[in-house]
Amino acid sequence: MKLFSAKQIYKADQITTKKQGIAGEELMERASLQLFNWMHLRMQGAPVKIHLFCGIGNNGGDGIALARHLLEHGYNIAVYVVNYSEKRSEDFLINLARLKERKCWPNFMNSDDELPVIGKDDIIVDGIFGIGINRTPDAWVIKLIQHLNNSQAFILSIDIPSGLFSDQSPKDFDAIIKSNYVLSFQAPKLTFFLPESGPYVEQWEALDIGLDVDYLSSTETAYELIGKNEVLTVYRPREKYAHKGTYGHVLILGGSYGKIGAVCLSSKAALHAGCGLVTAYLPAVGYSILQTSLPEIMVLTDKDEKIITDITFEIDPTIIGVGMGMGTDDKTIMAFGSFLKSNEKPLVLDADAINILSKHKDLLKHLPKDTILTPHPKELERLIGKWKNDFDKLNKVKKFSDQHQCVVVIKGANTIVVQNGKGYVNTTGNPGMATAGSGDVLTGIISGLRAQGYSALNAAVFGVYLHGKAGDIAVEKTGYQSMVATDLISNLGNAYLDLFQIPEQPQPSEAEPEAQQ
Ligand SMILES: NC(=O)C1=CN([C@@H]2O[C@H](COP(=O)(O)OP(=O)(O)OC[C@H]3O[C@@H](n4cnc5c(N)ncnc54)[C@H](O)[C@@H]3O)[C@@H](O)[C@H]2O)[C@@H](O)CC1
Ligand SMILES: [K+]
Repeated sequence: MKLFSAKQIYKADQITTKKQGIAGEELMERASLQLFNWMHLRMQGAPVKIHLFCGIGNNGGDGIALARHLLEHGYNIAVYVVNYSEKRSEDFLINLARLKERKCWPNFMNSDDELPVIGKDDIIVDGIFGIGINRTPDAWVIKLIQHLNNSQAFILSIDIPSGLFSDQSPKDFDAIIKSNYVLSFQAPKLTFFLPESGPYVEQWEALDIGLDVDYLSSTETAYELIGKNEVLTVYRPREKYAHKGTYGHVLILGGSYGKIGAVCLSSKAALHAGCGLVTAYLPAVGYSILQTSLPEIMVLTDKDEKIITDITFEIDPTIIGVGMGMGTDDKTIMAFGSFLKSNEKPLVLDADAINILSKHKDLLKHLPKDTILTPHPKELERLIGKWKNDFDKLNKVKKFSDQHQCVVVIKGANTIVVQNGKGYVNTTGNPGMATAGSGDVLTGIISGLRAQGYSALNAAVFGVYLHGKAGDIAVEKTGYQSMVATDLISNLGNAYLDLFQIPEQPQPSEAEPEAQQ
């Protein structure tokens, strides 16, 4: 699913009204009917108090139009106009007049000495700011936002939590509505999925308001949300006459005394991801451990007992995954450096391979094109330096990936894969996956996919998806706390099977008859 910028949404708005020959307020009517349908389907006329806080722009206009639908269906509402500016939008004014015609007069709020009482079982509709916010709100509006956040009432945000910017980081985190549910028009916003702003969106749903399909489908976006539909288009089916050579040979290179497990996890994950052969290359101490625990995997050892000191081998792997548990001993650094200088195979680099590159940036020029790097936040910081905020981080990663022609996997709650100036935001995974070895499994999966002929970008995007999906399936049995990295490997098969399970049926709210009038 494309993640449009605010500018693109405004453009879509414009094109839609023009092509469909409708006024802006008709689009607002569509949007507010969608909001109403959603609420009405769930509330079924329940007499819960609904407080609607509406700004003076189009987000507020949506709120005022929604208030009218709720009023007409007998809901118990209170409407507040958060009067933070004189510049009221035309469509807001049209809807305000319609509400007044129905004898509903909103409370106009101009300061924080009139904060309304809100019960914890009430519902708040947040229509204060939408994607048009362009500066930090005034102090009294921030106080109101804090008041709403502290009310314990359920907060439903229209389009975006008020105070969040769709394409940049907020400056004042006290000025953001902490939303329980966001009903976002047409598509969610990138900011919903980033570590700093994501916590303000507990759940979200996109409401189709019928924006021009041609524009939406032909417009390139800088970010894309990756779910099952997106990965199904890259999935490569198994061929009947295939043999193990068809699916490539992964070499997993890493490990040190006490960290042989990392290589075991990556190697096993590569195999379960479907590659034909896996060889592990590790210090001599790991030989028996690997041969005993993973009989399907071949083993090559360094002459050193405890660390990697020399990377030379006679085999011809399709792709090499390097760095897990490898350590950063001087001898290992030397070995990795000379390996990079002579290597021509595609690479997936993780952990200490990334740490070494961070300290020896001169080695970056030896990375083959399309190398995949899978840093966690600390490793990323060592590699690209500190960032000011999430958007700054994304821009820095894009620059790094362009400069070194590589794919960067920014690991996090919503892992983002970056290549060629575009970001792919993953939707699978859960907090149970923040556990030892989870990253080693991911590197193994991506290596296993790359060996099977997936492009670097597709291997990274699909690998991240499968890894998260395996976690989502595993957590059903283990719970968050007890999930361990091997549970991810055990559920990789289930993650593959899940790709072909029948998709969920559309929500009945789309066909809700009463509100279509
Ligand atoms: N195609 C779409 O996506 C549609 C968008 N609609 C709604 O329109 C919203 C965008 O509306 P607007 O562009 O009117 O903007 P907003 O309603 O988000 O903001 C209101 C206006 O206040 C001003 N402002 C911004 N920051 C401020 C601040 N900190 N203090 C005081 N004033 C400030 C700006 O002039 C801004 O236009 C969307 O979020 C959505 O809810 C809907 O009406 C339906 C159609
Ligand atoms: K809002």
